[in-house]
Amino acid sequence: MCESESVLPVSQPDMTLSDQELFGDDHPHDHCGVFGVWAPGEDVSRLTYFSLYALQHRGQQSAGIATSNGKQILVYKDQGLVSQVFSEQSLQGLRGHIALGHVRYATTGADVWRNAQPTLGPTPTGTLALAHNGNLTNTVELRELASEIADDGEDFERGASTDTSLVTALLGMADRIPGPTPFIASPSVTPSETDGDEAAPASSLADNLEPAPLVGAALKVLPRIKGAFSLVFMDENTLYAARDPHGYRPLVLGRLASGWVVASETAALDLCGATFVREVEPGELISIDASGVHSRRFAVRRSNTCVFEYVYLARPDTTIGGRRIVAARHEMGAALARENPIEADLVIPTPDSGTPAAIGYAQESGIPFAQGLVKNAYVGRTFIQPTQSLRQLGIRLKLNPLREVIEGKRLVVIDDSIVRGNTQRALVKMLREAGAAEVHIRISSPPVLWPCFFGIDFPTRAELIASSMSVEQVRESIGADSLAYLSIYGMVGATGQGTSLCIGCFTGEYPETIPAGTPVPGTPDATPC
Ligand SMILES: O=P(O)(O)OC[C@H]1O[C@H](OP(=O)(O)OP(=O)(O)O)[C@H](O)[C@@H]1O
Ligand SMILES: NC(=O)CC[C@H](N)C(=O)O
Ligand code: SF4
Ligand SMILES: [Mg+2]
Repeated sequence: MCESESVLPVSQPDMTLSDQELFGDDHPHDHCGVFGVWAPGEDVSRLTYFSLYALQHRGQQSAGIATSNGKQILVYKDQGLVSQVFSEQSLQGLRGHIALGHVRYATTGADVWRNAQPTLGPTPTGTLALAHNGNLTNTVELRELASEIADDGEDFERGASTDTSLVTALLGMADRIPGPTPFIASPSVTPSETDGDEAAPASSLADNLEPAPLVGAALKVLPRIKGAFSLVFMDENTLYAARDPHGYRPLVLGRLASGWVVASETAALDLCGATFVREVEPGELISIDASGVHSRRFAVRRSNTCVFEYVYLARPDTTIGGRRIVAARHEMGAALARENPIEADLVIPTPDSGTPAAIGYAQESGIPFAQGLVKNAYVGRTFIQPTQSLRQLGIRLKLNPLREVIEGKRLVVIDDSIVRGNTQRALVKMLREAGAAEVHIRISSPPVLWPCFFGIDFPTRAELIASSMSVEQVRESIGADSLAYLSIYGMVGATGQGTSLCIGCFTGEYPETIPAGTPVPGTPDATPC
């Protein structure tokens, strides 16, 4: 039985957590877009707060911000949306020149306060705060390592039970990990196009500086971590960012007039007025402090960015791998129209993320595009809701058909994906009740057949509708007149990324070996209390 999800810190009823909480207390205070900013003179907590709004679609279960004023790190986090978690008062309390922020959607570890991020942990020289987007596949091995090097009885996860809390613990204890650093990265720097700007020095090629405090720890720990991680972390004076060698999840570097930001998506850079510098490379560790941006490599770059970022996850106004997401989705819709034409009167999108593909389908097919469904702007993503009943209720709350548009019409309804089939089953029913003459479903990705181990909690295979049913059986189950999916070739082609993508949930072939017994994210095995 899980503890109550509303477990709050006893000593800090205002939801803040400080380094004071880390030591000498056997009850650590029970307590996924990422964002980080290093910008002296800026209101970094407010900048992070607004940027988290731009990333809210990536996780709606909890939100948190950590700041450092150079002496102390403070974390404020709670269950809920960014707008629900933060108030003027809480932001006022978060002062400093470095901040990081997180919006969570749990994949490993339950959706409880103590698992919310940023996490906080001790280091030999101070404190570290960390935010993670992704999901690790070797948590068993990492937990064993942490248990071996922890002091007797030390609760190294500090009450949490996530893959993220393990990384935090290991970074803090890296000096205790036996053996040499597995991969000695060169202390090279990655000059940016904006080097030379005096307001915020970028890395200098004559880099004789002492590395930032956590660089050594990160170079020791990061090569041991398997799976997906786009990390943003900080100590009192330095902001760090790292991306796993496959680059499953996006992570970008941007520049402000007076500093630097890192964010899951370029849309967050737009919001905070930062210019895009470049992506954090797969296998790269970046540190940012008063001396500039320093880059080190902890693993060989592989590059297998998640294709589902292009299909559904990322915002349409984000760019990944040089490809604007909205353009990729238009092209997926156009390819879908070429592969699966049908005679119809109207093309109707399934808001939100089905809309760009519907525009592409309509343009390519010549069938008029119409908004046949009104979306309630205050209801979020239903796929990212934690339970089946919430997802079903969410669809009803979210979408309502416009009878005057659809009555008597043959409709092609476009959506980006079918996972459990909830959305299309509910929609077909609603559209028929509203008088549609025919309902043809076209999906701008192939059938999802396999689980994801890298940060998306698709259900188990048993719950994935396409894994146990043929296309014809799925059509029958959702009640449509016809159903067709985009091919893998069509989907991948639309991203413009060649073959360097993860497409594991469509093919069952993942870019890396999944250790036997790795729990499927989102299942009880992966989300123990
Ligand atoms: O087959 P299902 O289990 O219903 O899942 C698939 C649906 O979930 C997603 O939409 P979601 O409502 O999460 O978000 P969106 O508004 O961004 O499209 C996706 O776009 C599909 O519409
Ligand atoms: N969606 C995510 O990126 C989740 C991050 C991390 N695995 C957690 O569960 O907190
Ligand atoms: S398995 Fe699917 S959702 Fe997971 S990273 Fe690969 S493409 Fe993305
Ligand atoms: Mg949808």
